[in-house]
Amino acid sequence: MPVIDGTELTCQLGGRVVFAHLQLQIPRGGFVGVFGPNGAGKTSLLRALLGLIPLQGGTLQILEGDAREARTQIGYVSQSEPKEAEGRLSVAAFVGAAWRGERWGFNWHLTALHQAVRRALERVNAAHLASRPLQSLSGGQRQRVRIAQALVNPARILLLDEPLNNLDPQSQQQVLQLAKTLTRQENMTVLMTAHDINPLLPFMDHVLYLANGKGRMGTVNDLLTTPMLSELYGTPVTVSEHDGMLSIRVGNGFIPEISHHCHDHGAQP
Ligand SMILES: Nc1ncnc2c1ncn2[C@@H]1O[C@H](COP(=O)(O)OP(=O)(O)OP(=O)(O)O)[C@@H](O)[C@H]1O
Repeated sequence: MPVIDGTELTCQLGGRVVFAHLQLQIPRGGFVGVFGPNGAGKTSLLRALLGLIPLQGGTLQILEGDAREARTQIGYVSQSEPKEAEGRLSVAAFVGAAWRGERWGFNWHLTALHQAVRRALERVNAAHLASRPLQSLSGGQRQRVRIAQALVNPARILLLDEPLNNLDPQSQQQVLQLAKTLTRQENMTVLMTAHDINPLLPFMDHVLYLANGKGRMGTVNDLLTTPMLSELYGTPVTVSEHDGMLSIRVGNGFIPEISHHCHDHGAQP
């Protein structure tokens, strides 16, 4: 059974169809890269899975049940950076601020909170950062701490919206390796949006590609092909590979957000 099972999902925002008739069968423990040009609906899809924006059509089951009930088991790291005031918090306080533990008594509550924070930070290899102010961290450390915050409550699905933005290749690899470890060691399901496909190639199990109000899911080899993407975009698209790097050209131009980073990603895990 898919852990996210969407049929004919349709999303409209501001009177415009963002995507329609989307079939989404995401297997448990999979690492899914979510791609598409600017405005294709990647963020909207994650927010719709979380129930933050409504779907106008289709049926959605999450964790084999009602999506509304399952949402407490989804961790989410949004695209937006923490607010300035949050930057002054210690890493432990920032992670703990999202905790939804039971409040059965002050001492019990504090112990459970500390345990939840420590465990979440250990899972992202950031326990040693607990007392540091958030604003003192590097971009890569901050992304790992934001993932810890998304994991401080029991989560079986993790949605990461462009977590690689503004990270150097080494920090990108650390975030990708962390996501992969969560899928392999904890059977967590991870959806990660990104603009550059190349860094994800060694890590992801499936590709979900959104374009032109439609979406297709498959393996890298099945989906990232000239015929498949041409059909999805509704216009000629060329997928080519050079030195292990994929580039995608739509019509007469490269998709800048995919092609212009390619030279940055020589490092392999
Ligand atoms: N709250 C909103 N009201 C109206 N339109 C919206 C709203 N949020 C997003 N949109 C529109 O929905 C479309 C999809 O936006 P979305 O942010 O999901 O795309 P994206 O693929 O994540 O883009 P990017 O790669 O630029 O982050 C865009 O045309 C956007 O302008």
